[in-house]
Amino acid sequence: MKLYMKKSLYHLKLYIIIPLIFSGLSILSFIGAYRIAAGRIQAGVDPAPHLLLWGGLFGGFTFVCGLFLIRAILGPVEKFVVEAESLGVAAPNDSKQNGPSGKDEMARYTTVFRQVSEVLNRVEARKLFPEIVAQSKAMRQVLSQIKRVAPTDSTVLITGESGTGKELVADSIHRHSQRSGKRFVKINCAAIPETLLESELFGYEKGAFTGAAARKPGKFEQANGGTVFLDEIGDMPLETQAKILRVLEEKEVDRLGGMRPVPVDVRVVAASNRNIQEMVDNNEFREDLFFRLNVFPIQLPPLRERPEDIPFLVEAFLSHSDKEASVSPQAMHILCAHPWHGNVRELRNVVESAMLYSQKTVEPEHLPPALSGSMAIPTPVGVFISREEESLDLDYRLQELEKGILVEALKRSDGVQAQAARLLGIKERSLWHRVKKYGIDVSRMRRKPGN
Ligand SMILES: Nc1ncnc2c1ncn2[C@@H]1O[C@H](COP(=O)(O)OP(=O)(O)OP(=O)(O)O)[C@@H](O)[C@H]1O
Repeated sequence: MKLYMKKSLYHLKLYIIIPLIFSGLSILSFIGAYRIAAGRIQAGVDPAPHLLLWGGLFGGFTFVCGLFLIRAILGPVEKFVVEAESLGVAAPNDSKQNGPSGKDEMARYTTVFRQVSEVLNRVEARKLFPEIVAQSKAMRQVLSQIKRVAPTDSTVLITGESGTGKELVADSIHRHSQRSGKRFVKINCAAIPETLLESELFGYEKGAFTGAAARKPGKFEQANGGTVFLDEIGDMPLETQAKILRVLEEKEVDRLGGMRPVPVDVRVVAASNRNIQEMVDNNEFREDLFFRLNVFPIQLPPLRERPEDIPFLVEAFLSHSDKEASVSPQAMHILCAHPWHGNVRELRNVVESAMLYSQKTVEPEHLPPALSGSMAIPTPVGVFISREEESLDLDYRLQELEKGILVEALKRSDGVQAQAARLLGIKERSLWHRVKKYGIDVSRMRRKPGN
């Protein structure tokens, strides 16, 4: 709030103004009471009845002022909360059923604001990183790490199983950095024979070895001003590791057969699906290079630890297709229950190949037999549980079970959440939270007309 006085501008916060108004009112009532009492005593009259009357009037006036202020402040807040609830951005308010409770009011506002800020967070993430599906908390944490580290020049070490999106993250770090105008040069240390790796990385002079007919700049020189992505760094020979350390420390490369070092300005992002710390302990990876790379570590969780991402990844892969495609709830169920040891890459391949087999809607029979083999067997409640019991992680299994029961109830209720909540014997609000947690697309639970 701004207060204009003469030509100078004063900024006063609301939480200063309100106490000021009320202290002003109490000073006014004190002065009023004093004057009435003094006047009455002077006139030789008992001041008590007048004081009571004026006290009541002042009390009433203060109450009306307070009411007005609170309404002015809380009115828009209440409107916002109701709108957020009715739009489904926040959980529906069930205090209507339980009777209004002032005690719950603040808790309700706090919850709604938290949920809305979560949604805004997701919207911002989708806007900033449209190529990365990150519905789960773990992946959203990864996005905030990217946001934090990208503008700096820090070395980043990305670890995670194969197919979890390490290259995608490395590319995103480059695109959100000040080096984005320059090149992002990738080298897969595992795919290049040991004998060629150094010449690929550092380049060579003409005649450096048989076949070196002309001078060739290496990946570091090619990426000058940009980013070098060292993929599968865990597969780099120890000798080459020492040279990489030198590049990082001295910011120069030695071409093979070269007489003097060439200065380079690159940021290094490395990735590995191996446990580098363990490799250091086994003397398979240089400790000094590990510390130099691990300045900012990013760990990508395997897909089986974030199944809530699966429906959103599937949607993203469907949207890449030219034809209008969808996945039936049963097929989605199977996709969500699979352990995905090949992670996102395997899921993408499965969805893409299923789309080729299906006309429009991907059904269980369009999924590859390997997937159908590990597929789900119905439990008494019709829940699917994978037969490949490699992961016996209790929390994961229980979550899968819970998700299956929720989907079953939603399907039986034709997607009507109030009815599904009744079936499950839980509150609608509680169902809403779980539906959000598991990223269940309720619209897919509705029976299509004619079915
Ligand atoms: N969160 C995600 N959102 C959208 N697509 C993803 C996501 N994670 C991975 N992918 C896709 O999965 C595929 C594999 O990802 P990527 O190549 O980055 O994995 P990787 O961890 O580098 O694999 P590898 O260790 O085998 O090199 C790519 O097509 C990538 O676009």
